Amino acid sequence: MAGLPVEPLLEIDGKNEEKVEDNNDIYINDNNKQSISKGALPVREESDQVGEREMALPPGSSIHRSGSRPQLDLSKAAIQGNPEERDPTILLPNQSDDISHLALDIGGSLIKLVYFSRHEDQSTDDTRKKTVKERLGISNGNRRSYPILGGRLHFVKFETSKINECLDFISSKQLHCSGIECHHWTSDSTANRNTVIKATGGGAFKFADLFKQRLGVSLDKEDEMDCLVAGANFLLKAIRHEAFTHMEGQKEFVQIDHNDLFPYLLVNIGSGVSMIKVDGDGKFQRVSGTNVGGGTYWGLGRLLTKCKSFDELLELSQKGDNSTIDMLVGDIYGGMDYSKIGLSASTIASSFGKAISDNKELKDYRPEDISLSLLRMISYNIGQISYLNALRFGLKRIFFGGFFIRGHAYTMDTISFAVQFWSKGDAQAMFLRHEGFLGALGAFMSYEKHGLDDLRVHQLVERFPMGAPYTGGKIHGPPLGDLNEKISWMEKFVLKGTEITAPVPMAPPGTTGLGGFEVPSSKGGTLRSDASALNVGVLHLVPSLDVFPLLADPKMYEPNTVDLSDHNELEYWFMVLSEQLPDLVDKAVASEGGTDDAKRRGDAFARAFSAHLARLMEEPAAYGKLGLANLLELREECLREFHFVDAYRSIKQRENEASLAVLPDLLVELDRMSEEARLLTLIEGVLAANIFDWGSRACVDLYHKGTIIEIYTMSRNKMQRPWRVDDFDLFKERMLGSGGKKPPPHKRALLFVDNSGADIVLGMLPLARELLRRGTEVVLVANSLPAINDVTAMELPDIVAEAAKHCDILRRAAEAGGLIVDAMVNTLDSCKENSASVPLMVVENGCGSPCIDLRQVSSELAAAAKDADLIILEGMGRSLHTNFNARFKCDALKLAMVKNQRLAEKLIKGKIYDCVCRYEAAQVEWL
Ligand SMILES: Nc1ncnc2c1ncn2[C@@H]1O[C@H](COP(=O)(O)OP(=O)(O)O)[C@@H](O)[C@H]1O
Ligand SMILES: CC(C)(COP(=O)(O)O)[C@@H](O)C(=O)NCCC(=O)O
Ligand SMILES: [Mn+2]
Repeated sequence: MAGLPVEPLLEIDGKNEEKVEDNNDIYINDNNKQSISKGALPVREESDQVGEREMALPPGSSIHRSGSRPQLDLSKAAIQGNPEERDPTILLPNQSDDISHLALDIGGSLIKLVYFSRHEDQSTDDTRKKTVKERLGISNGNRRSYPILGGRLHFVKFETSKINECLDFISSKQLHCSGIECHHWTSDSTANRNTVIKATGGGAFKFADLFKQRLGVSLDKEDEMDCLVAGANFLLKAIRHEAFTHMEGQKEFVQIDHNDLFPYLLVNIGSGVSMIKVDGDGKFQRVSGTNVGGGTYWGLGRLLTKCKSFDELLELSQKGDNSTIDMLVGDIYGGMDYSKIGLSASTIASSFGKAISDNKELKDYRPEDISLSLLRMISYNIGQISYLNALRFGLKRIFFGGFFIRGHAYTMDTISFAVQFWSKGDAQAMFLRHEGFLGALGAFMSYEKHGLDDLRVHQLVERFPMGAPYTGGKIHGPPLGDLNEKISWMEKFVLKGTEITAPVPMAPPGTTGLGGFEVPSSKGGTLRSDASALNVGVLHLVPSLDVFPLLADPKMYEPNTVDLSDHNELEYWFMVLSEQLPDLVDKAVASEGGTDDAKRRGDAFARAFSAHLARLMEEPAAYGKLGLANLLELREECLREFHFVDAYRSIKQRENEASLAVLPDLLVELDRMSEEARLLTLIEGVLAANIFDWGSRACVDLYHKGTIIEIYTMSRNKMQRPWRVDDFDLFKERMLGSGGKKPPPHKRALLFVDNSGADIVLGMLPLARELLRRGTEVVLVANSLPAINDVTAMELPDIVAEAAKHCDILRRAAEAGGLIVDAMVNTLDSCKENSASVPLMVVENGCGSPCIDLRQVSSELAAAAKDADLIILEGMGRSLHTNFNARFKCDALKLAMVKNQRLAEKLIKGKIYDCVCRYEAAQVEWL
């Protein structure tokens, strides 16, 4: 099998282990807890260890973009009947019985599974949230009644010939158990007698009895074409970066306008090929098809080359030269082009045509050449028939799905070339990341109750968990249930580390001549394994996410300022993040008490994150369009996957305390100033305090040179105007007016706060206080989950309460905003007092990253935005890496210190520690 990493057998401690990976979890058939090998990364002891350990996410963080892997709601699970009996029935009283878990597409070659796992609901109705809801008038009225309150969609596939493995998988994950009764690890299929699973594809008929027999479930058959179309429409409308073009080795994501999606031609290349003209949801017609499809390539290829797997065959093609077997135009025309009709000498005149004139046997041809010739013949033919059908119906867009494509660059290039060549550029071939899952998704959507079809792009977050960069394999239960097993797998797997870097084949650029198409050159000659080439993550459904309502043009909004499809940029940020990794692991391990368990997790985290980075270096578009914000978020998600709840917890605490100690003096100093001087000092203060950023290597180096207060003072003293971007005068004019005219204060300001310590305490809180003093309501918008040393919404009320001890303005506003309820000893009195103050509130932003994608924010923030007329974005992550170019419907102030030399040069043609104060007034006049 020529070194293929398709179904690797991992040999560890002299034992073979087979594993499988779906796009979330990894399963392993080894239950022995083995001794743990020493990790690649040294883990140092840290002095400021945190005593207590907390494995769960903080209570109250209701936006879970990641976390542990809930499947069924097992809370209050109890054994029903006789506990002595083997495989007793387990009652799951909290598992909603109307959640559909699984849908199948059982095709001629592959079985595709889409299954849903529900989030555990950890939201606690804390007082902050209640008050904020009351203040902002948020009711649950706009929440939907369908049962998806959050959960994840997973995508898995099996070879149809190995249906028993698929049944084992379903059984081990209990995906066939809907309803309140669930049989655990049981072969007793009678328990699921009434369960019905949606299924499409021929196998829904062929294997119905087997499913009944093995799992006790009935298959509810859905029409295959209906499902393909429903799946494609859902993906094209709901998933960002789903469709892309692939020409001459270049992949480009296409933004599909939902209102301009139809009509299109859907070409599903499975075993056979279906061509469907799609005019709307449920409106379609199968206009053509061809029996020369994926099954033909694999079937003929197997006979002709003796390959044992599809991937082996595909990999062979990468080393092939089809001119040894195909008859080219040049062969007929004595090496010349037939330029009159636009055919170059290298154009294939007749696939396999050379075999007729040669006195050769099959054994005389190289399997590599045969495979390539077959691949080109079939891909090109499908591309050509698709074009003809598009032409027949005047369709400009052709979407190709089905697992024949398998994310394979050369296949896509060939199809694109055919469409482009024959349509003279008029029609466009596009591919789908979830290529083979259209039918299964469509079957899933046909369940009536889940309401998936109503979900919008902003309510779906795609995540690529630990297993994503790795190779896939066989299935044998039980699943890797806990973190410990995941870590063990990571430790063992990395011993065979080279397999993770198997490069993805790329077609060389510029290979197309006059209808010609040269031999593909592959980067490395191995094919990325089937499972990791899926390029699909787990879809997290978060119905509570919203588009930030103050974006001027949500359709044009692009959060990332740095696009990592530029390879130099990617290389630079890859290097930065790799270099920071050992230090981050130290912090993370220390934050969990520095125990042996924490060290193991730290090590596994480092390996997992490095693997992601390596994967993305090879194929930057593997996880969809890649920007710097995605990379920074991936790091945080990866930490959470290994249960590092808050790596910078103790640092944040220390810096908060130190800053709160000097706050009273700062407030006194500010209060002595004139209004104008104070405003400038406040903005300077925000910029200066933004230096406390544990995500920047340069800053972390600085922290060794002095105390927090010394660094803060130094930073403030260095504030020299004009800043590199300096709109302060404009902002001042809006705040204080000019020529005797006093503008009205803003009604409500949203302050997107950044770091803990000096940044929030000595920078943003004093600025908030000034706005409150002027009669502007202030909403502090902070992260839902920790990221580096960013302050979270959970932490803010305590910080504000501490600050309020030294300041009446903050105290009254915080009381009015319900932030310091404990202080309201005499409710009646404080109510009277409160009426005099505008409120200071805190809302979570829905993120767990140093950056913010305003297309996906918490509903709480979206509600707070309704009455806001000023936005202040603070910090590099929120206002430079993301949102630097964002336009808003209201006034916006972007404040940051640039703590990275390269970014300073690129973005503001400046240097490290330069500052940005960018003010953009709303389009609408305030007068
Ligand atoms: N691991 C694989 N095993 C078999 N065929 C594969 C594999 N990966 C990709 N293929 C290709 O995908 C085709 C099946 O595509 P798919 O969309 O699943 O169709 P079907 O529903 O007919 O099984 C196969 O005929 C083959 O060309
Ligand atoms: C991660 C960050 C965006 C956080 O910056 P912040 O938003 O806190 O100002 C920033 O630290 C960063 O871009 N660091 C890059 C790495 C470096 O320069 O070392
Ligand atoms: Mn930050």
